[in-house]
Amino acid sequence: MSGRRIPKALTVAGSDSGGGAGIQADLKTFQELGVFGMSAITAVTVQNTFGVGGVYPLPPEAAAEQIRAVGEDLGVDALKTGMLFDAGVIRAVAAEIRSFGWERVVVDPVMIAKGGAELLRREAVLALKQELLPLALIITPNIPEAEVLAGMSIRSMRDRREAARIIGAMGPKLVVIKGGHDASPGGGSYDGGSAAGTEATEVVVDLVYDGSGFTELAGRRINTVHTHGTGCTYSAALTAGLARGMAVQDAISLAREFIQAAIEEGLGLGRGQGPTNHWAYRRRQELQRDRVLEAGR
Ligand SMILES: Nc1ncnc2c1ncn2[C@@H]1O[C@H](COP(=O)(O)OP(=O)(O)OP(=O)(O)O)[C@@H](O)[C@H]1O
Ligand SMILES: Cc1ncc(COP(=O)(O)O)c(N)n1
Repeated sequence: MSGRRIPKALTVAGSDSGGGAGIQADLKTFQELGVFGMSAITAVTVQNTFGVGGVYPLPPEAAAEQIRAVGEDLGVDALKTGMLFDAGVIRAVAAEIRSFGWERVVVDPVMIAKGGAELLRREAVLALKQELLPLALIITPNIPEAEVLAGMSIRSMRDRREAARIIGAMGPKLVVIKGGHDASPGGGSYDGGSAAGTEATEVVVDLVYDGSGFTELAGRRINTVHTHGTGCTYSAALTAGLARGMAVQDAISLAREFIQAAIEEGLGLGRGQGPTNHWAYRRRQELQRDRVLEAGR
C-alpha cells in the first residue's frame, strides 16, 4: 500500500446515526490515533442507544465506486470492513480489495447488533467466508460470530481455540476472537486460573491465533451497559495501527489499550446502551506525557 506522510485508513461499513458504532466510531478512532480516515458506506442505519430502528442498504456498486474513488486518488494504507449486510456488497468489496492488491485488511465480521438487529443477512455468511476471509490479514469475530463462522458452539477457551483454528483455515493470517461476550466464570481464562493477576470474574480475554500459536490478551472487565460499538472501535484502532505501519502484534496491543480506555471512561450518553469514549485513550496519553514533562522540570 502507498506510504506517503499521513497514514490513511478506509472503513467500509454502515452508518450509525447514534455515532457510537459503524462508520462514525471508525472515523473517530482513526482521527484519535493520528490517521486520516476515509469511508465507503454500505448501509444507513437508524440507531440510538435503544437499538436499530431501520436499515437502508445501498447497492453493491455504491460501495465499489466509493472504494475505487478513494483508492485511485488518496491511497489506502489499511482498510477495515464492518457491516456489509448482503452477499452482493461482500462480493463487490472483495473484488475491489483484490484489484487494488491491498494486504493490510481487517475484517470485523459484523452480524448482529447488540440489541439483536440483523446487520448481515444469514445467506451472506457463505460469501463472507469464501470471498472476504481469504483476503483478510486479521479477522476479529466476537464469540457469537466465531460460532457462526466455525459452525460450532463455544463454551470454553478450548472451544475458542478450536474455532480460531477452523476460521484460520479459511484464509486470514490472524484470528482474534474477542471476549466481550464471554459470560463464563473466568471471562475466558479456563486453563490457567485468573489472567493478569485479577479476580477471574473481572477479566475479559481476547484470544489471538496467528496460524501456529495462541496468545491471550487480558484486560479488566468493566461492569457497564455502555458498550455499544466496542467491536467497531476495537477493529478501527487495529486498522489505524496497521495504517501507521505497526507490526501486527503491536497494533493488536494498541487496539486493546484503546478500547479499554474507551470503555473505562464511558460518557454515560443516551438512556439505553450508550457509546464508548473515543477520546479517552488520547487524553490518557496526553496526561502521561504531561506527567513525564513535569517530572523532567
Ligand atoms: N465490559 C468490558 N470491559 C472491558 N473490555 C471489554 C468489555 N466488553 C468488551 N470489551 C473489549 O472490547 C473489545 C470488543 O469486544 P466485544 O466482544 O464486545 O466485540 P463485539 O461484540 O464485536 O462488539 P460490538 O458490540 O461492537 O459488535 C474486545 O477487545 C473486548 O475485550
Ligand atoms: C452500523 C453498525 N455497525 C456495527 C454495529 C455493531 O455494534 P453493536 O454490536 O455494538 O451494536 C452497529 N450497531 N451498527
